[in-house]
Amino acid sequence: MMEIFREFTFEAAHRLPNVPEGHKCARLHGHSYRIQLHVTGEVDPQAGWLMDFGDLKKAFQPLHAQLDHYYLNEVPGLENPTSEVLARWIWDRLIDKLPLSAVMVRETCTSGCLYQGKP
Ligand SMILES: Nc1nc2c(c(=O)[nH]1)N=C([C@H](O)[C@H](O)COP(=O)(O)OP(=O)(O)OP(=O)(O)O)CN2
Ligand SMILES: [Zn+2]
Repeated sequence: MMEIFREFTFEAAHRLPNVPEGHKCARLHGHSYRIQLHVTGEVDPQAGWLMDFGDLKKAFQPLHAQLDHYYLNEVPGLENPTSEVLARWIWDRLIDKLPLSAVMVRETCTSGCLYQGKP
């Protein structure tokens, strides 16, 4: 079994509507988001790869188009755009297209989440 990944970036604004009063993340702010898509499977002996990294890029492109330079709170399903909600949003839209094993979302250099699907 092999696991490969591809990383994507996008810029977006958001605010978190459900944080406690006075929390800084209730204010409008933005992030340079970094997303990793992880997929697992067997390496094709002829091709020498599990799948083409380019196919990961093609699969993510429609989501990138909905996220990049948008106000995430206005994107259907991202009304409360935490990292966790965003990771699940991405997973739900790609799980039928890719052999996903994890979606990583990083909001900052030091904070993010890893979603591995329902147990
Ligand atoms: N579990 C989560 N906690 C927080 C989320 C989240 O999505 N899931 N999001 C935020 C905010 O979006 C915030 O912008 C990022 O948080 P934080 O890492 O605290 O950002 P800073 O870089 O400003 O960290 P400092 O250590 O305060 O400098 C908050 N929490
Ligand atoms: Zn934030």
